[in-house]
Amino acid sequence: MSNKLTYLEFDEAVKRSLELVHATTLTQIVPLLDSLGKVVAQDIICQKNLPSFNNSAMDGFAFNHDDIGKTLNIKRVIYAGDKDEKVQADLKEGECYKIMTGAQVPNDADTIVPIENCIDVTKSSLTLPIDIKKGSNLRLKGEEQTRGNILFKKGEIIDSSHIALLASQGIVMLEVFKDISIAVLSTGDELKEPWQTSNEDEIYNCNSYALVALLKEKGFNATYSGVIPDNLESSKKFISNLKNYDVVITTGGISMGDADFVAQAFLENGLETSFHGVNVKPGRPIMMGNMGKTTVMSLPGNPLTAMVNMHLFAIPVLKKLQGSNCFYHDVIKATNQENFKTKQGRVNVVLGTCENGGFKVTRNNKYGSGMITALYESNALLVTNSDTKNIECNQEVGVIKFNNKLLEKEIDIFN
Ligand SMILES: Nc1nc2c(c(=O)[nH]1)N[C@H]1C(S)=C(S)[C@@H](COP(=O)(O)OP(=O)(O)OC[C@H]3O[C@@H](n4cnc5c(N)ncnc54)[C@H](O)[C@@H]3O)O[C@H]1N2
Ligand code: MOO
Repeated sequence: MSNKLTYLEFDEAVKRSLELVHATTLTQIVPLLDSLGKVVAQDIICQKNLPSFNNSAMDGFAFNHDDIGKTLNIKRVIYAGDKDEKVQADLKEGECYKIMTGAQVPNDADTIVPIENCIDVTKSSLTLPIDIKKGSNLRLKGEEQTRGNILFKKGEIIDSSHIALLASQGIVMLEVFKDISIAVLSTGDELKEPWQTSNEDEIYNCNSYALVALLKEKGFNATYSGVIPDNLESSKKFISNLKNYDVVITTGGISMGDADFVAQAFLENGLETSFHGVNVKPGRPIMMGNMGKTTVMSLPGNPLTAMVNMHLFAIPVLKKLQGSNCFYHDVIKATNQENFKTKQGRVNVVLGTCENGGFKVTRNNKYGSGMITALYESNALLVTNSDTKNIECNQEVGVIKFNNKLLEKEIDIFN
C-alpha cells in the first residue's frame, strides 16, 4: 500500500498503457469459421478474380449493342453454371441469348437487358428497346477484385464480411494470431462466489464474472483464476503463480486501505509500474505495468469503475497485444438530451444511453462507483476533459458506445 497516489493525466496514462505492449507474434492455423473474431496474421491476397468470369446481373437477354432497337431471335438459353459449348460466342446477325442471373456471358454479347424491359417477348424472339446503355447489367471478370490485390490486411479482426471474402477465394484454413492468455482475479476477504451462500455482511464477487464476460464480448478468452487473499504474504505467493499469463487483470485492493496489498504484492514479484493513479473520475486508483513478460492491469474494486476502466483503458491495450491494427476508441456524434454536471479538474467518464442520434445521461450523472445497475442501464460512455463543468441539453457530444469497433487512428474523445 502506498501512502499517497500521484495522479497521472488521462492522456499520458492512455499513451503509457498502449506503450506497455507489442503485438503478439504467435500464430496458429484455424478453419474458416473458427477464425471469426480472431486477428488475421497475414495479408489476404486475391487468388480468384471477383467475379471470375463475365456474367449477367439480370434474367434477360444478352446481345450486341449494335442491335439496339431491333427485333432479335433467341439463339439459346444460358443458365448459371453452364460452360464450354453452351457459353461459346456464336451469335449471328439479328440474334441474342436468353440469359439467367449469374450465367456466363459469351464474348460476342456486350450488354444485357432485363426481360421485363423488352417488347413483344415470345419463346423465340423479342424487340429491344432503344434506351439501353452499352455494357449495362454485364458484370465483368475481375471488376470487383483482381488476382494479386490485397483483399484485407494483417491485423484486421475477422467478421462475417471477411468470412464472405475468404470463402469466395476457396480459403478454408488461415493464419490468425494465437489467443493471448488472460487471467482475471478478484481481491477481498468479503467476497463470496455466486454459488456460495452469502450473509448480509458478505458480498458476491461480480467483477470477475463481469470482466470475463466483457472480454468474451470483445473476442478474448479469459480465465477466472480466483480471489487474491487480503494479506501481503499470501498475495505475493498467489501472484507468483500467474507469470505464465500474457495478461493479469485484477480488481480491488489498489487504493489506500489497510487491506490494499495488491500493488505491493506485484512489486515484490518484479512489477515495473507504468502508472498507479490517474486523474479520472471514476477509476483513479487504476494501476498498470509489466511483470516480466506479463502485463498487469489492476482495476479498482468498485464494480462500475472496474467495468468502465476495462472499456476505456484495458480493451485497447489487449487489442494491440492481440495483434489488431485498431486500438483507438471510435466516437459517434449525438445530441445530448438532458443537462448534467461533471467534476472540474479531472477527466470524467459519464455513463449514458446512445440511441437514435441522442445521448441520455444515466441517472442525471448521480450514480456511485459501487453501483451495478447503472452500467446495465447504459450502453455508452462520454468522456469530458478536465475543464468541463457541465454538458448542456441539445449540445452535440461525442460518445463511445460499448459495442463500438476500435479504430486504426487516434481521434479526439473529449467533450
Ligand atoms: N482514502 C482513500 N480511499 C479511497 C480512495 C482514495 O483515493 N483514498 N479511492 C476510492 C476509489 S476512487 C475507489 S474506486 C476505491 C477502489 O479501491 P480498491 O481498488 O482498493 O477496491 P476495494 O477497496 O478492494 O473495493 C472497493 C469496493 O468494491 C467492492 N468489490 C471489490 N471487489 C469486488 C468484486 N470482485 N465484486 C464485487 N464487488 C467488489 C468492495 O467490496 C468495495 O465495496 O477506493 C476508494 N477509497
Ligand atoms: O475510481 Mo473510484 O470508482 O472513482 O470511486
